[in-house]
Amino acid sequence: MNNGKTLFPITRGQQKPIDVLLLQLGTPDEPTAKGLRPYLREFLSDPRVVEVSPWLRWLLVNLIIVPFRSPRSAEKYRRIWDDETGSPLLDITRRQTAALGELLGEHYRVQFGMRYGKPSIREAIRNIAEWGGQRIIVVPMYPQYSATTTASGLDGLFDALREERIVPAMRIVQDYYEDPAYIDAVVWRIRKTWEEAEQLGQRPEVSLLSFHGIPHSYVLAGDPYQCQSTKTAHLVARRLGWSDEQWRLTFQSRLGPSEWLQPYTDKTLIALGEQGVKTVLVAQPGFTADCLETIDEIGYEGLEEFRSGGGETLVRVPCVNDDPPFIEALKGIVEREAQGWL
Ligand SMILES: C=CC1=C(C)c2cc3[nH]c(cc4nc(cc5[nH]c(cc1n2)c(C)c5CCC(=O)O)C(CCC(=O)O)=C4C)c(C)c3C=C
Ligand SMILES: [Fe+2]
Ligand SMILES: [Fe+2]
Repeated sequence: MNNGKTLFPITRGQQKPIDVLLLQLGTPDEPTAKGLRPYLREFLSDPRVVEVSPWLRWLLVNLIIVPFRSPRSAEKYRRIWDDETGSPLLDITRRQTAALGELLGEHYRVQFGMRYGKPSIREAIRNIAEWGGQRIIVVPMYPQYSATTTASGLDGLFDALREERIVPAMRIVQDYYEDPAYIDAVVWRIRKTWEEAEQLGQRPEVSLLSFHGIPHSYVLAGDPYQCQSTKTAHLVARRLGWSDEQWRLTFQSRLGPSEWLQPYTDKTLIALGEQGVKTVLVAQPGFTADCLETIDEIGYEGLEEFRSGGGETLVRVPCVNDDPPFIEALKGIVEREAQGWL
């Protein structure tokens, strides 16, 4: 518990700007096994992420995943790491935060906190408390709700708030998978990438809308993520005028031996190559920022998989990142939550 050294100026009528807190997943400090170990340990020790008994999770994480996955993941992170800006997820989250702050203006103060790694949600909450913030709008950077991401981020937030004497008023955005402005932002980026590809003489024959997977059992237990991803995908495809034959909904990033949401992105890419498709487009509307799972898993590994089946060109659509339409969408979401507060 904070010892009360921080004084909170509770002066009604003279309130501080509203704090907007973006919750993002987080990324390792450095692309080395040493950087990956604490990150993976924190991530995969989260009971929302690996839903098994605590002792089995401890064994899996400490005896299998951390020792064997850390060096392999580090190698992948090295491929996407920028010498100056580091991890793309961190760099893009910083840019989104700055752009949203600028667009929202003087009545708001925007920052972000990472569920795993740095800067943590706890640092953000401490910062708000020291500043005397009294009202927070929490925006998980996950358009589709999943217990593995949204609820886990909120666990991190509530844990951080336990340390504070004064818990500010709070409004929490739960999801925005069918928000028209978010769909607009995804469609805008796909159209732009499609046009750029056509200028290079590449015409996608099939498009994939690929979402991060979760274990199938989590959906059976009530996680709405699959339903929400399906709805997002259909809204995007309809806006782009794609017929059923022109696109597929797939799920990527499977980890471990259990069944995850299907169809799998990697298997679909191989199969499309085998069916004679030469150019495929892949967009990932479940990710709001480019990261390992987009730049490397699709742009690099996905291309190899597609080629192994006989395909040639994979057009990867960047995530919405700090595209103006996405920052506008976030502004709309925040202002809706702020009703009555300003
Ligand atoms: C059981 C394991 C995992 C579940 C469930 C899971 C769900 C999930 N994850 C994201 C978004 C991201 N995941 C990222 C990386 C990543 N994910 C897992 C495992 C699970 N994710 C691991 C072990 C890792 C680390 C990298 C690796 O070793 O493969 C990232 C990228 C982070 C980065 O630094 O770039 C994102 C973003 C979602 C949206 C989701 C469920 C809906
Ligand atoms: Fe993940
Ligand atoms: Fe991955």
